Amino acid sequence: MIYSVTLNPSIDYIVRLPEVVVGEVNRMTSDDKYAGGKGINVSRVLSRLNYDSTALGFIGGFTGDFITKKLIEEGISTDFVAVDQDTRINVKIKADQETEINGQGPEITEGQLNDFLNILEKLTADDTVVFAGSAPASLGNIVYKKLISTVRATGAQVVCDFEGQTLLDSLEYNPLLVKPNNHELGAIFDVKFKTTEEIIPYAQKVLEMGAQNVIISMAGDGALLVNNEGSYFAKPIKGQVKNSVGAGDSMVAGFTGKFEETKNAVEAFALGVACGTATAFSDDLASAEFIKETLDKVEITKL
Ligand SMILES: Nc1ncnc2c1ncn2[C@@H]1O[C@H](COP(=O)(O)OP(=O)(O)OP(=O)(O)O)[C@@H](O)[C@H]1O
Ligand SMILES: O=P(O)(O)OC[C@@]1(O)O[C@H](CO)[C@@H](O)[C@@H]1O
Repeated sequence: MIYSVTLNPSIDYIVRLPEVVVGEVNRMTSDDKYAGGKGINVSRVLSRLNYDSTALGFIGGFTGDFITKKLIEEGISTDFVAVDQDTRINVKIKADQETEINGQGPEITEGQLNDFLNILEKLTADDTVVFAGSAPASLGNIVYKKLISTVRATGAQVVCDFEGQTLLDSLEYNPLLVKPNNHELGAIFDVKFKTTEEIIPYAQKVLEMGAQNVIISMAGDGALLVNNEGSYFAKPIKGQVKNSVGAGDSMVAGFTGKFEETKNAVEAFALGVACGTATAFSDDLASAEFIKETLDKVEITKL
């Protein structure tokens, strides 16, 4: 079974308007509310691909009820730990530029954290756990070390979609996959990449530091997969970008679902690229039909 962990879920409140004039009253032309948070996005895409998953994490208040209800409507199992304060609302402004304002998240008590650890301790070597997104400010990302080591002690695999120090900290637990984007990888090593070729030695360093597979996502420039068998490049697919929120999470979902099914990293990478691209070209996370259509256009070459 695949489990997604979203320590800090969110209602993603998408607001659309032609431009934002700071200091004035701005009127939206349309808005949408989605159950969000990186792990939850992973579970939502897995469900569209017909892969079962259970969404784990902390949830609270009326905002938390909204998220649970939406996930149930989509047929996704949940086993959230209830917290006292409201789950956050993240504002995604789609105007002439995209601007995101993400909340800090609710307070998590020691007892609630222990309840969560008890859930993780019951996993088995047949499970894969996707950790993605930032922890609520009250816990801090340092909590991931304890959570990941608890999961690894059960024999389950972990997929870690983090950036910066949190990503580096995860490597000692040999994650099945890490997926920094090109900017996040550059920031870790304090370099700015000008070409795709320049990225490969840095992805190999991440591999040497413990990851089993490294995907470097590059938005409109495609993606790279680096593992012990070699380096692979997925050519970017052209289309009209509607939404960059969740493209990376969709990619993680595609890889994780297909890898769990086939244990073939290149096939899993191809589905990941299809999912990421299809979401970038959709208003919400991509539909199953659109992912299938996009998969036919994915071209991967061994470098
Ligand atoms: N504009 C685009 N055109 C074509 N493909 C895209 C585009 N944006 C994303 N993709 C596809 O989706 C993958 C993941 O996107 P991206 O690199 O933006 O991830 P990310 O930075 O983790 O995204 P986010 O955090 O916004 O979800 C890319 O590697 C690419 O395959
Ligand atoms: O604040 P975090 O946890 O880093 O990111 C949360 C978030 O921006 O990531 C998802 C898109 O990847 C959104 O659904 C959500 O609002």
